[in-house]
Amino acid sequence: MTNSELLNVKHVSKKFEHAEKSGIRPVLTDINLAVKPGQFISIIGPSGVGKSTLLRMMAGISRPSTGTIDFAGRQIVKPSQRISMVFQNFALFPWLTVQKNIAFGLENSRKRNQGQIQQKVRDLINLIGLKGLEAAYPYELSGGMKQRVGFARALAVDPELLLLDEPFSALDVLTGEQLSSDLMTLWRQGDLNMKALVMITHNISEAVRLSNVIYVMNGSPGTLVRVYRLKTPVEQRTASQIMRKTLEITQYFKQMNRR
Ligand SMILES: Nc1ncnc2c1ncn2[C@@H]1O[C@H](COP(=O)(O)OP(=O)(O)OP(=O)(O)O)[C@@H](O)[C@H]1O
Repeated sequence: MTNSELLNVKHVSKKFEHAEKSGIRPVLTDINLAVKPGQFISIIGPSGVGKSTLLRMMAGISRPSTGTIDFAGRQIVKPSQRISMVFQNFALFPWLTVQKNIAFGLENSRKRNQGQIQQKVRDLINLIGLKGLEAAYPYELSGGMKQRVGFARALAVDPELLLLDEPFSALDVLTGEQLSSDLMTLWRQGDLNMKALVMITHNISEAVRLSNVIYVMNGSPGTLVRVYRLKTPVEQRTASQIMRKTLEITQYFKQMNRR
């Protein structure tokens, strides 16, 4: 590992105990990848290949069976406020207002008093585009607004690494593109403390539009089978570059599935 790496996944494998068939099932084998500050990494691959399992281990929610995951030079052994996650289905608390959903992760904070928590929530509400919806409950919001709350809640703890589990897939295309481009703008402007992002997605063109590096997973147990490094900076990518690269990766997927 070099000092410049924020997250380092080293020879990670994961096995689950199979309750019904009473046996051990390997889900991931020998995964190696590194995330540097400033990078947006996407992980793509067929359903069931172990993408969410890998992301959960990065979040410290689950532990590798073998291998290690280091964050800022220290092994991840439990969840930490330095790493937070946005979920596909928003994972909001239906009984809490927008304001309280966002404040949730801060309530036990030793670093902030109540006044500072309220200020942080107000800042995020303005930044993420939720003004006027502070007192609304999740059932009153559109999918796009619910996911804005999901992002605001994840960002409230000022994470250094943001993990995204198919964050735009439950939204219509236009809403998803608007939200992802707002997120990229905030990140590029330096409005967030965040140093890097890791996203899993089924949407190849979304991965091409947003990422610096795309890892492709395949197989059972899942392994990393290919890495695409996208040289052109995200903000300079043209629609035709995005289309060409999306087609190239789509072709690779078709060949991979024919084998
Ligand atoms: N806690 C668990 N216990 C047992 N098996 C599990 C557990 N979590 C995941 N699995 C199994 O691991 C495999 C990989 O699941 P995972 O959700 O990581 O795949 P995925 O690539 O994210 O799929 P999708 O794209 O459909 O979300 C699946 O077969 C799943 O059933």
